[in-house]
Order: sequence, then C-alpha cells, then structure tokens
Amino acid sequence: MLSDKLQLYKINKILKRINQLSPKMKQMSDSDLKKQTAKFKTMLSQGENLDDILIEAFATVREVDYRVLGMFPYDVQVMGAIALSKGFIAEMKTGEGKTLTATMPLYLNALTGQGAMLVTTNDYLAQRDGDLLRPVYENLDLTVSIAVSDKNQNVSSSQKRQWYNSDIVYTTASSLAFDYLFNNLITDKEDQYMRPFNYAVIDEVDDVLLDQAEMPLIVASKNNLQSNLYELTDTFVNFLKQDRDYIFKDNKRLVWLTYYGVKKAEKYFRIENLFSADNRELYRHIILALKAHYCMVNRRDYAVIRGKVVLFDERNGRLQKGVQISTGLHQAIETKEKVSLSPTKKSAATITFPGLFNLFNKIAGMSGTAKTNEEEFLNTYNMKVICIPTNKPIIRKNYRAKVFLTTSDKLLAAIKKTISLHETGRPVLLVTGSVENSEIVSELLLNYGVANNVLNAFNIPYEAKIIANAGKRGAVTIATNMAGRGTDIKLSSDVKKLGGLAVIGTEMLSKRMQLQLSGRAGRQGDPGSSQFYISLEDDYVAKDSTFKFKKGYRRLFNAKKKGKKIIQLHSPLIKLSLKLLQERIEEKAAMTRMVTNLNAKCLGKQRELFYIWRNNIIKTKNLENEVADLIDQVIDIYLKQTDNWDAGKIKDLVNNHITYQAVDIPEITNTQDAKKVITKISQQVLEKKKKKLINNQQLNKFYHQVYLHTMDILWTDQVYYMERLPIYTNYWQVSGHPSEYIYQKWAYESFLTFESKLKQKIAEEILLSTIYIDKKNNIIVEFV
Ligand SMILES: Nc1ncnc2c1ncn2[C@@H]1O[C@H](COP(=O)(O)OP(=O)(O)OP(=O)(O)O)[C@@H](O)[C@H]1O
Repeated sequence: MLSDKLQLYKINKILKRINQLSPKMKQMSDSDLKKQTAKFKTMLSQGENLDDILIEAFATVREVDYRVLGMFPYDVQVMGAIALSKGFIAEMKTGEGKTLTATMPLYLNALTGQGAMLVTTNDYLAQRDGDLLRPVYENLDLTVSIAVSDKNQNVSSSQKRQWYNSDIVYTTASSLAFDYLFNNLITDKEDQYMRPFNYAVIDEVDDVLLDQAEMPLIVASKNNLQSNLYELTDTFVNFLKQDRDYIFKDNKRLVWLTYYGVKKAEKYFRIENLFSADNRELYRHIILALKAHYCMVNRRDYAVIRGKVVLFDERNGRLQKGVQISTGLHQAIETKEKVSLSPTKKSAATITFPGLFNLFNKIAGMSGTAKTNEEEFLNTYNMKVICIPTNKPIIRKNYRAKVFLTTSDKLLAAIKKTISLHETGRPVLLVTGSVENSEIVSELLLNYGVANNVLNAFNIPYEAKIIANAGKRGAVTIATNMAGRGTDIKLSSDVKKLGGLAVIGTEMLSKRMQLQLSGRAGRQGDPGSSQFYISLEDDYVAKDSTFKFKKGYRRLFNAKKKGKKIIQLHSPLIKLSLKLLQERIEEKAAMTRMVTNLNAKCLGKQRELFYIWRNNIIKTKNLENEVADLIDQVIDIYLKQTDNWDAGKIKDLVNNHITYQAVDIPEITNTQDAKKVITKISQQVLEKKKKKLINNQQLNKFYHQVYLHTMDILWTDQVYYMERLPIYTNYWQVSGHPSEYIYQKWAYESFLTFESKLKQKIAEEILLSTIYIDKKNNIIVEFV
C-alpha cells in the first residue's frame, strides 16, 4: 500500500540519522553513555519532546545493547523500534528479534518519568525478557521490574508500588489487569500502588487484543448463595437432543433452546413460561449445563486434577490455576464431572484487555502476524500495522499440509515423518492439539526407540530447560501449543548444516496460529522447515464445518470402515473446502469480537465513571459538602414517589430511610413542604450522629467507610448484572430483535438505576447505621 511505503520511507530517513550517530556512540565510555539519560531528561524538562530526542536516544540504547548483550540491533530492528515509538503495530516476522527491538522505544518513553511497560502473554516470556534486558536499562540508569509472581504468592502493596514505579516494567497482560482491578478495590489512598498508565508495547499484540479480547478478567468477591439448580439442570440436559431441542451457534460458543427445548423444559420443571422474570435463573442454568456438557471437553478445555476443575488456556495450552469461568459455568462443569462445587463467587471487578489498554496514553504492538487483521486493528484500536522487512531472507521451507481422514492416521504419519527426520540428526518440534495427544505421541515414539521431551501444561517448571535442548542435534520435542508463540529455540551450529529445526504441526489451526508455529523454525535467516498434518476429525474442522462437509466425511469414514483403503486425502476440493472454512471461521470470530468489544465498551464506560467517583471519594478529605448534596438529591428521588404527600406517608418514609426513632410530623399539603420537613429531620439525625464523633476527622472517616463499603457492594451487583446481560439479550436476538441494541439499552438503563440506588443506599447508611467508638477511638459502624 502507498501509505505503508510512505511510512517506511519516513522511518528509513530516521534510521539513516541514527546510523550516522553510531561511530560517535562507539567512542563514548560506558559512564558517558549512562550520563545520556540525565541529559535527555533535562532536554525533555526544557520543552523538547520525545521525537526531538528519539534519534540520539535510540543510538544510545543500540550501543548499550551491543556492549551488554553482544547484540547490535539490526537496521530492521531499529525500523521496528521507530514504528513502536509512534504507536504503530510493527509486524516483524517470527524470530526477527522483537525482544531486543523493544529496548529502544521503552527506553525513550521511560525518559518522561511516567513509566513504560512491555506487556507480554505469559509469565515465562516476561521473566525471560525482563531478566535478559535488565542490565541494559540499569546501565542506562533506569530502574526495571518484572511484575509477575506466582499466583499463590502474596505480594505486598509496597512491593507492587516498587514494581509499578519502576521506569520500565516487564509484565503479562493478565498480571497487569488483575493488579489494576485490585488497585481499584483498595480503600486507603496510601495502599494504592499504581500510577496512571503511560506507554506500553504489547508483545504478540494480535493474541492479546484479538484472540483474548473477549476474555474478561475477574476479581471475585463474597460468596454468592450456592444454587441447587446446577444439579437439576445437569440431569435435565441429558434428555435433550441436538438440533431438535437445542442448537449451537458461533463455533459452539452460543447455544439456544429451540421451541421444542423450551416446551420440554417447561414440562420438566412444571412451569408455565421459561422466559418469565421468575424463571430467568433457571433458563440461565439450563444454558450453562448445555455448555458444560457439549462445549467443554475434559483434557481439551480443562483437566480434573485432585477433585478440582482446572481450565486450559486454549491458545497456548497452559493450565490456568486459580482462574474460574465466571457466571456459573465452572460450577456447571463441576456438576457434570461430579466433583464438589467450588463456591459461586460474584465479580467484584472485571475488565477485558481492550478495556485495560484503553487506559494508556499511548500503546504500540508487535507481532509476527498482525497484517492479516490490519483493518480490525485500525477500526477497533486506531492502530496502524507497518510491515518491517526481515534482516535476512527467510529460507524456511513451508511444505504443503497433508490431509488425513482420521486423527490416528494423521498422528501415525506425523510420527513416521518425525522418525525419518530424527534419523538425519535434525531436531524436531512436534506440536499436538491436546495434552492427551502429546502423551500418546511421546509414548509411541518411545516405543519406536526415539527418546523425546514433552512440554505440556503439566511440566511447565521444565519449560526453559526443554526449550534450551530443543535445538540440539537429534532432539525430539513434543509440545502442546505452549511452544506456539514466543518460544525461541536456539540451534547448535552443527544443526544448521543439517537443515535446521523441523516443525511438525498435527492440528488444523487458525492462519495466525499456523504462521506462529511454523515460525519456531527458520529464525534469523536460519534453515528450517514446517509442515502440518491435519485430519477431518480435527476440532477446528469438526466444530464448524458445513452440513455438506460433514456428510462427505461420514461417507468416507463409512467406506473406510467397510475396508476401503482411505488414509491421506488428495482431493483439491477437500483442500479448498478447508481453506474456505478457515476464512469463514476467522470472519465469524472477528464479528463476535466486534459485538463483544461493543459490550465491553459499555461496561468500560460504566467502570470508568464508577472508578472516577470512587477515587474522588478516596482523595477528598472533607466529605461534608458531598454528603449534604447527596442527601438533598436522594430526598428529591424520594419525593418523586408520589404527588400527594401527607404526614402518614412522610412518617413511613422517615422510618424506612432516615431514622428508626419516633418523630413528630406536622400536617403538610404539598411536595415543597414535604421536602422542607424531610430535609429538617435528616439534618437533625445527622447532627445527632456528629455529636457522637470526636472531631471532624473522625466524621470524615465515618463518611469514607460508608461510601466505600456501599459503593463496592452495589458495584459488585452491577457487574454481576452486566455479566449476565448477554445471556438474556441473546434470547431477544433469536426472537428477531437486534441483541446489540437491546444490550446497550438495558445496560444504560441499569447504570442509571445503579447510580440512583447507590445514592439512596449511601444516604440510608449514613443516616440509619449505628456507630460506636471503641477504646482506641476507632469507629465501628454497624451497617443497616
Ligand atoms: N541484533 C541481533 N543480533 C544477534 N542476534 C539477535 C539480534 N536480535 C535478535 N537476535 C536473536 O534472535 C533470536 C530471536 O529473537 P526473539 O525471540 O526476540 O524473536 P521474536 O521476533 O520475538 O520471535 P517470535 O515472533 O517467535 O516471538 C534470539 O535468539 C535473539 O537472541
């Protein structure tokens, strides 16, 4: 595209000027290079901007990269770095050295003193890259932290404050999201540990902003009442028939009851209308049970480990310990697997990655596979994708995929190929679609006398070691998708002569995942090869293929059963169908993301408004005016209840919301008088309460407690409602209404209700709660 060429032309011009500075940088001593940081900071403080210092700053880091790591960033890496500092997405092919590229924009943006982050997809990469590059930044007088920890480890607020106050932070998207959510649940200003987000480079940006866009990160709060509906609906769904009683949509993400299914449910549960407000929860549980039974598969989507359901991350095959699917699906799976149910929790706070990255002043991204979704990046995130040329031509051979009828035929053929490659001495990385298959393949290879290492969710502690050995002569590594992205397999020198690493994929994947996996071989211009062995039984194919395709598969399968020799399929028509299927799935995924993003934006807006209000309360030392104003607004809300106020009605209102004490109410005839009376009584109640408190500071402590306690409880309910909203609104889509419209409308209305309820509840707690002062002068509030 013309604009791409223009951008590259501009980038090249900047590169030239950076290159011109190289000899000067080479002359500088280590300590002079270190002093550059202070110089740049001064320049910024005197009014220069980041673009003004970019050239010299990049030249400085480049030289320090070389002195510390022995790697001088190539011209193409500097080009990628320039694109990143402009907030673009740099598409740099797999293995081109994105880790080193990021040092330049991170350094530059950290000079502002507002922090720069490298956000990657898993702990292993954050740790690996942070450890590798720490000395570079420290030699430039900047502080660095790696903000990831073992999920079970309790990290103190002060430790986190130190992490997030560092100039450069290496972290993962999920650690960052959770820390952000927890930071916003803290009630004391002193305990908060995060500063506003400034600049982030998102590594594997397509994975974070596209593939994981829909996954909400959830901080659970108090236990919700356990429902016995799980068991009832679990039994019920066993009686349902696919396509007659329920149907799947969107790659089995959504499931609906048909008219017959609804009637069956009404009969089974002896109710008149499954869609009446009373039966909303029942309907939701039926859908959950259907999903648990037919969308979630043991050892593919989750594992049952010591009586607990632990989820797999489907994109990278890692176990997600401690992560629960919210909205009850986790419990529905537990019911299906007949293990004890974990307590249902409500979400105290939730965010998606798109929502999280919206909070930054500037973001940039890098990936080997972003161009295919260029339009989506531009439309959704306003980020341009720039393709950076490779340093050396890529000589990896990507062989055509071989297509088989069944899974076992495919795996056997892949094993045979592995053995023949192994005999030549080339290292092989064979990637399977599930933990189970990785174990089967490993066993079979052992039976053929081929020693191998297995990298799957159950041996993560050995990951670094397995990867370190995977590029050696004769090494055979069997991995799940854990080795699909980011993994850097270093080749021993003798291996290059033999043809480099051979990657064998044994599952049909999305285009991007396929490219990522192939990209484990042939890095940095090295030799290497990749080939996929797929079957018509692969999940990716089976889940989404058309009726005609499925019919074709069954015909071939039956013929094979009758003895016809069908192993590998050569028909161009089948290959074309698979290609079209891949395109269709990707288009659909993009559509689903668009709707989810719209929904997430809705909740994001609500979250933003709520957190602004909450943070204001935390920050405001004296809340007296705020409280007076709030009570006044709440009285107006009460007054809207009726036009015909009389002493009796006021008395009821006062006893319900203002004080339990008996009060005399004068006769009144209109709303204005009613307001005067109610306002006066509220003021008297408040005055009485103030007298119990020692001083103004204690009074404000009381207000803070009431506000934050009430806000957090009601916000949890609001999040709970918003999480369920798509399930309710999806039903309307079936009935012919546009669900996005219904969603936005209901979401907006619910927020207005939430705001009004929250104000009323705060006023009620301020007026009706009981307070005590203990011996140490602490206030104890007994909430209503
Ligand atoms: N300028 C350089 N000089 C020498 N080696 C380099 C240079 N830049 C990167 N490398 C090496 O190239 C290899 C690949 O780097 P890296 O893992 O950062 O690639 P990547 O682009 O992140 O790959 P992927 O897309 O697979 O994540 C590493 O072994 C790294 O040490």
